[in-house]
Amino acid sequence: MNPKNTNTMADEPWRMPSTVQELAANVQEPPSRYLLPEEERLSDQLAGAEMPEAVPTIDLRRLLASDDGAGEEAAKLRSALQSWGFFLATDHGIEASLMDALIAASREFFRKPLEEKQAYSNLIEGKQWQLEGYGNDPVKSQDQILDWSDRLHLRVEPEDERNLDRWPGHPESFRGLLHEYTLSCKRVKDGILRAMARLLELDDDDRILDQFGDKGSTYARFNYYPACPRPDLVLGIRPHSDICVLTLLLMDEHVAGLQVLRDGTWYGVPAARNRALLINVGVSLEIMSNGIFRGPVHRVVTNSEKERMSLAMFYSADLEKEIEPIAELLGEKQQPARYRRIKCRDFVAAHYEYFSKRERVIESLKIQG
Ligand SMILES: O=C(O)CCC(=O)C(=O)O
Ligand SMILES: [Fe+2]
Repeated sequence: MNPKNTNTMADEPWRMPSTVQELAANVQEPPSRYLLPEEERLSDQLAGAEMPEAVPTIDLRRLLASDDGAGEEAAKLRSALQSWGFFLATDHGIEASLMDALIAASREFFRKPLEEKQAYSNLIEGKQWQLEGYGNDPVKSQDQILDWSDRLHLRVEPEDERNLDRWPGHPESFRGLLHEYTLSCKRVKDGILRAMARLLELDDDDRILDQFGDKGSTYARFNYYPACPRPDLVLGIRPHSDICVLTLLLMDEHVAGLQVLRDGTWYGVPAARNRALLINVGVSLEIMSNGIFRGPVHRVVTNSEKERMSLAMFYSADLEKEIEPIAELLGEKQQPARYRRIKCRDFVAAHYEYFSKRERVIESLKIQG
């Protein structure tokens, strides 16, 4: 049945599932709302295949240097983007101690009692869903299959538009660490997007960065996946592509779970040691690059023994800006536009509609022919 298209929840408790962390502490089996359809459950499929090669690894210091090494690293970057759409960035210049401290502080937040975390809830007055805060995805229909994860989702840039009332005040170190991490990640993101502009042979290294407009947004999302008694029946996050331009993902150092789809096969991405960052193309960049770079489809599986945490930094264009293929990449001699133009705000809204139906918004923007 199609629910009313309003977000009033008082008479519709199915819109407000409890946190997965609470469930995990209280149930022997995941409730039916979390169970995947039979055809997606086959355990061998959920297990994920071993990648046929190591995750492509790019030394960022070399990539951004102005000597011969940079050319070699750029060739590796091109091949990584064409084959997988993601790579591991090492030597990125962010202190491992900062990453460790931020992950430890966010773990401490997730361990706090529920009432304390609910003070940062993503439901306004316990009712209306918003992107920022602690909680889950919006539940848009009663038969929507839910994911086995909770999250804390915060807008970190532009700095003057932070909603600090959603930022945990405890542990006390949290806000300062997230601020520091945001500044460090910005440098990494800028460097990578400039290297990508060079790969596309754009006139100006800043051409991709220019596409963000005046008020590009950065969201930090702390994903928390409690151990699940039946990892063969649920997903931590369902298949999706990130909606943003670029994602910098700090994975759990010890617990794997991320899988990437390529040519119809799901491949498991091993946990990354040494605080390497997994860099992933988002579908906004797929549009901007006119399909030269592709946003990979990925998902997260759970396991029965260990909780898992990850921290994603999503870099998105200004909501008022239109996303479209960069003009320089189009032309009669080159390629016709493969994607329709869309306002970023509409793109994000459409993403959540499609995501709840387990579909990809980018498909609706492709120009046929
Ligand atoms: O937890 C992970 O490894 C991936 C998370 C993810 O795909 C996301 O937050 O969009
Ligand atoms: Fe993702």
